[in-house]
Amino acid sequence: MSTTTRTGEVRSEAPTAGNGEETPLLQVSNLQVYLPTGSRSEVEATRSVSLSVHRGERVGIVGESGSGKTVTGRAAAGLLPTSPRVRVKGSIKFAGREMVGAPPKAWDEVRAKTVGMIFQDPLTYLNPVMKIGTQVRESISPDRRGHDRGDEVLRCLSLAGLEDVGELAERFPHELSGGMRQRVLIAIAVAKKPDLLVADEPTTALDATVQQRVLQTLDETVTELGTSLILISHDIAVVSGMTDRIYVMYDGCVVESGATRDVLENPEHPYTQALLRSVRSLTEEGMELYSIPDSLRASWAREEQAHAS
Ligand SMILES: Nc1ncnc2c1ncn2[C@@H]1O[C@H](COP(=O)(O)OP(=O)(O)OP(=O)(O)O)[C@@H](O)[C@H]1O
Repeated sequence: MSTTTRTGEVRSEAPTAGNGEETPLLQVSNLQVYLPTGSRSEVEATRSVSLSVHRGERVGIVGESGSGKTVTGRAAAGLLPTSPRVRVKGSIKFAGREMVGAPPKAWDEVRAKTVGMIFQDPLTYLNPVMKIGTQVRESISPDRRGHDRGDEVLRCLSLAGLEDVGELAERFPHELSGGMRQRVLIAIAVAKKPDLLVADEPTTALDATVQQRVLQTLDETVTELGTSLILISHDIAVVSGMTDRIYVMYDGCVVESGATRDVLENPEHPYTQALLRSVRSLTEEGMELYSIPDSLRASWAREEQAHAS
């Protein structure tokens, strides 16, 4: 699979400690994740993913359903399924520290302090029998625990764009709307003041108006905290306005990456070009994003083969 990179990527290729350049906060190299699909079978969910995120940087991952976006985000957040049959190859480094093959305690530390994740479906991740305030409180960064944690809970809820936070903290997830629940997930994720936030389709389940507002809140929250962001979406429009750089995934691989604007204004890989063409035509028709037709896939495969031989 050919990969297109350009100037926006240069920062991510070179930096290593000691050469005068900043070490990326997250550096993923040649990541391969194999997930069990039956008693003897497995799927290669990502085949070769390399990406980097610097401190304070916002990075988007786009691609069609099944291209490996979620698995990449979960691997980076240390949240892959825990089965011993899950196999991970390649490298995932946080601030230069190798996590592939690291003991579970090392991942516990990263999950507790360094990385927070926001998921598509808040009801799956919120505890239905625990008050909102308690769930935010449990996530507060250990170094803030000496402070008034009640105040900190309310501050996090406000930061996530919620109102009447004192009363809200006493409520349970089922008493809130979808948009409010998604904001609660943002509050929980930022309560530990992570260096990196991974937001996986954070607004896909919401209607368009609420989606806009929640994205704006995410944008403001990340800016205020100086947190790095990986924003995963099948929707290029969502990613385009919020990220500095973008990675386009197809079939478990990154096929193109670079500064978001460059990639979207001047896509070089045929898959990115098709993705953008479809977005444009469907947007004109007022429709949602699509899946790439099989005929196009076959023609790319032929192009790839011709290119390789
Ligand atoms: N828990 C799992 N067990 C087995 N296979 C999985 C699991 N999660 C994902 N996969 C497979 O891994 C591949 C990548 O899936 P992934 O969810 O990362 O794609 P995606 O690009 O995020 O898609 P979507 O936009 O639909 O979420 C797919 O083939 C998928 O079927």
